[in-house]
Amino acid sequence: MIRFDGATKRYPDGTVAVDELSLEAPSGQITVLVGPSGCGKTTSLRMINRMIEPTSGTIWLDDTDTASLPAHELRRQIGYVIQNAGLFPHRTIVDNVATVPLLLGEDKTKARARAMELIERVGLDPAFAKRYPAQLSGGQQQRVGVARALAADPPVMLMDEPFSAVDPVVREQLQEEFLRLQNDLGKTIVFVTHDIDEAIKLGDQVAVLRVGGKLAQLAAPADLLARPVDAFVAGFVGRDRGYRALGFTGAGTIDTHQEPSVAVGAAYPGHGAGIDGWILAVDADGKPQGWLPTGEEQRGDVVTDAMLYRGGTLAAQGGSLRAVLDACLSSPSGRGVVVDDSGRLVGSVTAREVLDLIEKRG
Ligand SMILES: Nc1ncnc2c1ncn2[C@@H]1O[C@H](COP(=O)(O)OP(=O)(O)OP(=O)(O)O)[C@@H](O)[C@H]1O
Repeated sequence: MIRFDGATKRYPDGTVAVDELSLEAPSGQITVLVGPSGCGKTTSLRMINRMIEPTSGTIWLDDTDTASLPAHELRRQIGYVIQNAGLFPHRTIVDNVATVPLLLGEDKTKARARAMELIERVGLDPAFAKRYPAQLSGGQQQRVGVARALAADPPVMLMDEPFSAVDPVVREQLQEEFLRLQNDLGKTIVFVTHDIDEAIKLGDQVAVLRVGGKLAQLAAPADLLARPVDAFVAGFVGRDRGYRALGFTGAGTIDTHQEPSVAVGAAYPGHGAGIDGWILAVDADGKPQGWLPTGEEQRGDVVTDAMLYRGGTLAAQGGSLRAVLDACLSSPSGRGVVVDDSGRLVGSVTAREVLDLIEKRG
């Protein structure tokens, strides 16, 4: 557990970056610090491992006042991941990952073997081990950064905008894998981001800071969306917070309609097949592939991939109401497709039905 107890940082020029911050980051959970540029997120994070010394107040690591430990001893228990990974350019990937164990005098063969394990664990091809950082993409470098921070197996991880420098698709993959990894590892994580969506997706709890380094609100993501404490937090979490909040509401066993389907590769089903000019196309396993328009002129004898509209999202049965509503809104037929755990068609629902359900749940 990490606890800020009235921690303040005043820089020599008089700037108060963090002002009397008190909050607890519980063991085994992800605490996200979020807020506008300059609100003191990075300063708060770096006070934990004493890369920045607080001007006053105390930061506790379990029962220990961090100021009472030699800095190197403190940092041994704390992994640190930053934007752009901060890798050593002249060391191979495997040696980058093994940096801390090697520094601590661990046997080279052993340190490298463990580094290889971690490289795979963060989803990298082991063949990358011999490359240099510049020979990897930005997203791959971020994974190496995470692997390196995990190498000393620290109970605590500090992460400063670790996924900000990559494109949105890679970013989402990194977030998903990070959550999966944390599910196994259960580290105590303090994570800094300026992106409220990332905060809500990753945080067990989210601390919103305002400029001047004051804590505006500390809450679980769903509470933050439902009950922002003031106009600043409400504005920061965004106008579409009602829609975002649906992400935390399980759809439960939503009643679906049977949806007519046709297999890709099968004979074209004929003009007007399906419902309202659209029929769902599935693969040989019954997994939805896209929508076939049947209201227009027939473009071939058999159904091909090229004929399909693939813009619709799929909602997993038992997933969130947000995912179900999104499936409806993104579907050209207006019918949202629900699939089971293995991605097979269960049936469809309409946006109207989802809205009724939302209303009923209040
Ligand atoms: N060495 C310094 N001397 C003076 N002021 C500083 C120093 N470092 C940071 N600050 C100021 O402290 C405040 C908080 O900075 P910090 O980097 O912690 O913010 P942040 O929330 O991480 O911002 P960003 O999201 O833009 O990275 C800012 O106003 C910044 O200008």
